[in-house]
Amino acid sequence: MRLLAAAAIALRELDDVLAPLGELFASAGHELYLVGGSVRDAVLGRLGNDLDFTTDARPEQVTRLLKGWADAFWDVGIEFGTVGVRKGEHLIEITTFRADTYDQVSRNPEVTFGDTLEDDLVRRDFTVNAMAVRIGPKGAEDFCDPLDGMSALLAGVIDTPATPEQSFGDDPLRMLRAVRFISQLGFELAPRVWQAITEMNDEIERITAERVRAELDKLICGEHPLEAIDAMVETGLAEHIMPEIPGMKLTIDEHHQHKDVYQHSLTVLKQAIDLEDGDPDLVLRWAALLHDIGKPATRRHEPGGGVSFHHHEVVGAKMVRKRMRALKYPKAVVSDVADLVFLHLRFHGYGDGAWTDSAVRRYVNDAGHLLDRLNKLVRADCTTRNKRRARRLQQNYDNLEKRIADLKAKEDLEKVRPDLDGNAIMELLGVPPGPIVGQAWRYLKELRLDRGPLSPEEAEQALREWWAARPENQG
Ligand SMILES: Nc1ccn([C@@H]2O[C@H](COP(=O)(O)OP(=O)(O)OP(=O)(O)O)[C@@H](O)[C@H]2O)c(=O)n1
Repeated sequence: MRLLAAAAIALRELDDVLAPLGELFASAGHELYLVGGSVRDAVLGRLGNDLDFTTDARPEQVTRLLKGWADAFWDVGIEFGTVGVRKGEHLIEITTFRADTYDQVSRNPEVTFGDTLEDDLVRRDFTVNAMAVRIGPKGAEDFCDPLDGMSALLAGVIDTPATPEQSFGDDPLRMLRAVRFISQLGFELAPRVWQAITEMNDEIERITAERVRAELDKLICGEHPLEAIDAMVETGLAEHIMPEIPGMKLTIDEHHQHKDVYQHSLTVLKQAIDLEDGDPDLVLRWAALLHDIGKPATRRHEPGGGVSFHHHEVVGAKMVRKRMRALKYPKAVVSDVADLVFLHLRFHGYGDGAWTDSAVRRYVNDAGHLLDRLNKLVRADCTTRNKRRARRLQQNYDNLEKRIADLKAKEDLEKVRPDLDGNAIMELLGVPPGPIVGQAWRYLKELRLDRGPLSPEEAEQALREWWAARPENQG
């Protein structure tokens, strides 16, 4: 039981917070248990600052016990039996034993409290999430595992306490949670869990977009998202959440490097993850997975036997917006992912390394704050197995990044603005505010992108020529 020993050590380190908490509850004659994901993560050596507890004390009693002890206190979950506090760096949630289903909880705030720890554990989603550690005045005191979650944890298997049908019937979101744990923990689904998802996957449609999205975020940002996405697709769950992903299976990859666009996209996701600098990058990961979702809808068979996907980046960006909005993603995330999908072919537009200053400026300008991610996405998008071609493409990416760095050293590439502002334009042309000023501004910005920074005299000269050449100003 090396894992259990690891958990014991992890929990010893928390004695400062566990022991006083255990003392508070014990002296009032109540039981207190660390429970759920906190125990699972302690055993796996990945426990963070969030600690979940369960107790026989009713929420009002918990509130009374914690009021003088905690640094901060919130009771937004109190109608569901949960009291939240902060103590030092720890965010602590204490929930009274529950005996109702999770689906009831999400639909109906009428709570049914349980009498024993076991009442509470059997209603949980998976056995690995249904272990508890009794907390007393000495801190962690006893390991409680009536559903043998430890065996499942050692075997790396996601299984349910009762039958999967019962667990998923209680809360269909758990089907997606199961797949999310593949990504976070690298575990496998027990065959009966897999089977139940294939049979019940349409029930996920009962779940609100917000809850689905929260799980998807954890899934895509986990350590094993490819395996999780594949499980989501193979069990049929993806069909009800993001049908565009299995939709990519229908379309052959035109480079014939992969079986289909779906396999190519998984490889791009993997390569994008390898290029991340630190924390998982949600936007980059979604963009990598979804960059080609416009392909099935734009596929055309060409006369010579080839296939084309004209404008798949435009169609794909639109599809991303629609799907991510439906999943209630924040506006900024939707537009960043959609913009990356829209821009992912920009690199190829310039051919083999023929990057003029103007092309570099336009690329940087169009990418805006997404530049770093766009560079990663275009690199990741190279999945050819032809070594010579891959090397040539890598050189092109290196070349582009060097060209950007060189030009940045010479001029401000970050926020390209026209060399004259709106006021200067109005003064020079003698026009009032109106659409003409906007047109002139855009003309000067194009010029700035083409030619780089201009002196005030050059900019004024260019603006005068533009003005004189307008049909209404001639003759
Ligand atoms: N639909 C759900 C949601 C949660 N739980 C239980 O509630 C605990 C806490 O839920 P949550 O915080 O959502 O998940 P964690 O497992 O803690 O994982 P994470 O903190 O990574 O989200 C879970 O461990 C599980 O025991 C459940 O049984 N059914």
